[in-house]
Amino acid sequence: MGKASRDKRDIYYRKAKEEGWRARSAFKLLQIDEEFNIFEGVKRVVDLCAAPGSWSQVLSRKVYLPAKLSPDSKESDLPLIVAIDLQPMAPIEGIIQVQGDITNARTAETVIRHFDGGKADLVVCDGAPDVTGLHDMDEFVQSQLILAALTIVTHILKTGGKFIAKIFRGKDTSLLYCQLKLFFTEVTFAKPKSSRNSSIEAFVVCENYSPPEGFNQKDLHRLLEKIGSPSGADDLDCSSGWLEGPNKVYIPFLACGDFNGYDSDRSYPLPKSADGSYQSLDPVQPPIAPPYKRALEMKKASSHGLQGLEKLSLDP
Ligand SMILES: C[S@@+](CC[C@H](N)C(=O)[O-])C[C@H]1O[C@@H](n2cnc3c(N)ncnc32)[C@H](O)[C@@H]1O
Repeated sequence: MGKASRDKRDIYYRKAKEEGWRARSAFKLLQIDEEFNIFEGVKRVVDLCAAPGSWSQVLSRKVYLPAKLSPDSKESDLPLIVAIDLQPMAPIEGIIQVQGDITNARTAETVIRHFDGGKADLVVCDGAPDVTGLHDMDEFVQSQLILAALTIVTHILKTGGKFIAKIFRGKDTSLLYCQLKLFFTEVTFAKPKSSRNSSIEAFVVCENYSPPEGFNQKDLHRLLEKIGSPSGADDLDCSSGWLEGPNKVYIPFLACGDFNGYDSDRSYPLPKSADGSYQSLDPVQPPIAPPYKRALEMKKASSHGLQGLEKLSLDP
């Protein structure tokens, strides 16, 4: 049986047609909401990798329209929802569209400008690269999309906010968990029942945004610029001195899971003493300042592997 006929037998494909969703993906976001209540109190949202727009439709119907139709709605209080994709998409009520590449620093800036210094309550990202079939390569490109999404998150998500992203399950899933755990107190992997069992996709639901102390989000943004820069890989060298403070630990960890700078030499950031000067370190047993302690815990969890990572499946 060909792919097209298999899709047509699919219950969610038919339901999407009946209910006017542009893609069956709408049900994935709806089912994540049923489980995690992600829209409660939400007024400002970013939808990354949004085309053809079924998640934006969900946001329009669940967030924008209820506010607009409420008897005491005011124009100035209407939700702000910004959707970005490489592809153009047909208009959706209440959705501001930006066409661009989320791994490009310029796109991130455009999104940030729409928020005019304000913060988002929720960022969702259903991005997927063109799959090559080479699993490691697909997982890597997907992780670059998540890094780009996380860059936007660190600039515009409010403390306590939520981030939902599509992932490809693979050998680096536990590392991704640890990277996201640096920024969110709750990180859960979910597989909505509308996501085909045969697909390696899953979704990560990150709740309660609370970036580590001393983290400077501008360096993640600079990393995006470096990824896109003509000089290429040299610029990605996170030990080349462009990082300062706690970011000497966090950025290499986020860029490539690298923690070498942390415990093998003195290139990790030094904790400050009470008077603001740097403490001298015992080279064998360096003192651990609280933010690095948190990073070290993440590292340990990563190397031990995570048991029950997939336990919160939304499958029946
Ligand atoms: C699975 S589709 C998203 C479906 C969408 N959530 C919906 O419900 O209609 C994945 C999208 O990711 C977009 N995409 C992939 N890489 C991107 C990038 N670097 N920047 C922006 N969009 C990207 C693709 O253009 C594609 O439209």
